[in-house]
Amino acid sequence: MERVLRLQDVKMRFLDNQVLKRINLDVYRGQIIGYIGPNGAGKSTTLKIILGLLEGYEGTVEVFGKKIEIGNVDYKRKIGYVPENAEVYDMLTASEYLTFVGEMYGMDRKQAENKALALMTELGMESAFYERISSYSKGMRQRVLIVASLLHDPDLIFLDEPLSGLDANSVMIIKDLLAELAARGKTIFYSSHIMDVVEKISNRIVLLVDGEIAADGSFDELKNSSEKGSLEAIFNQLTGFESHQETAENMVNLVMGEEQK
Ligand SMILES: Nc1ncnc2c1ncn2[C@@H]1O[C@H](COP(=O)(O)OP(=O)(O)OP(=O)(O)O)[C@@H](O)[C@H]1O
Repeated sequence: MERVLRLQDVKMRFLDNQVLKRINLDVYRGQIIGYIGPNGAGKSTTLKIILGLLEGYEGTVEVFGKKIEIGNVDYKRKIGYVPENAEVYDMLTASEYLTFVGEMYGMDRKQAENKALALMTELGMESAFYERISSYSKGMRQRVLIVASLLHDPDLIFLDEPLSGLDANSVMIIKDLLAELAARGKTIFYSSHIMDVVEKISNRIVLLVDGEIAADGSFDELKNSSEKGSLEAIFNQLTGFESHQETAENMVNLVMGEEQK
């Protein structure tokens, strides 16, 4: 199996906050990694390090067999990224924005525009293509980001909460799209809090808790080792959180001005 990504002893600290403690991870071609963990566990930080957007970490990161520390940025041409919070250029139309992104990846202008229009049309966005992104709904913006990440035919795709704001029909398309991309040899690194989707689409799940990998395996492997039925329940167990009902009840009591238990 071809290894496309390797993290060795990766650590990251912001002042006195040790966010990543020691991450070791090998990712192989065609895998769909569901990268999950509680809020603040360090998922986005890991992604940003691999993407070369964060400096000051320890350890080594290898993408497509080459260390990224040695200033080699060529690997970025083969990477796609859907960020969690994107600065989309609001004043541009989708056509202008996507053509610009395509050109940044070295595509020809006309080719980028045609491909962007074809992809947007598949997502039902043909009529909005020449309208400004500032007029878009959240789900429409999200579709632009997904198209932007795929335009240059990347081999390794990072998605941070990609289904955010998408309606049920679009969610189904994106789920099938990721499976199809992986079946054709692309590697997907998928970070999300929507456990039932992660459970369905990932063939490998990596759980990050307090900056360390707490579990790594297929859903079936995780299920066998924890005896819980769903990824949501496994997540709650492995992150040491089983008091959701009590917390919810306490909150309702607080809202309604009643005594705590
Ligand atoms: N630029 C930064 N400066 C200082 N601290 C940061 C910075 N970026 C992230 N952190 C801290 O690092 C920790 C991990 O953040 P990160 O965004 O990686 O978590 P996450 O797992 O992606 O969380 P979420 O599920 O909420 O998106 C948090 O405590 C956060 O406050």
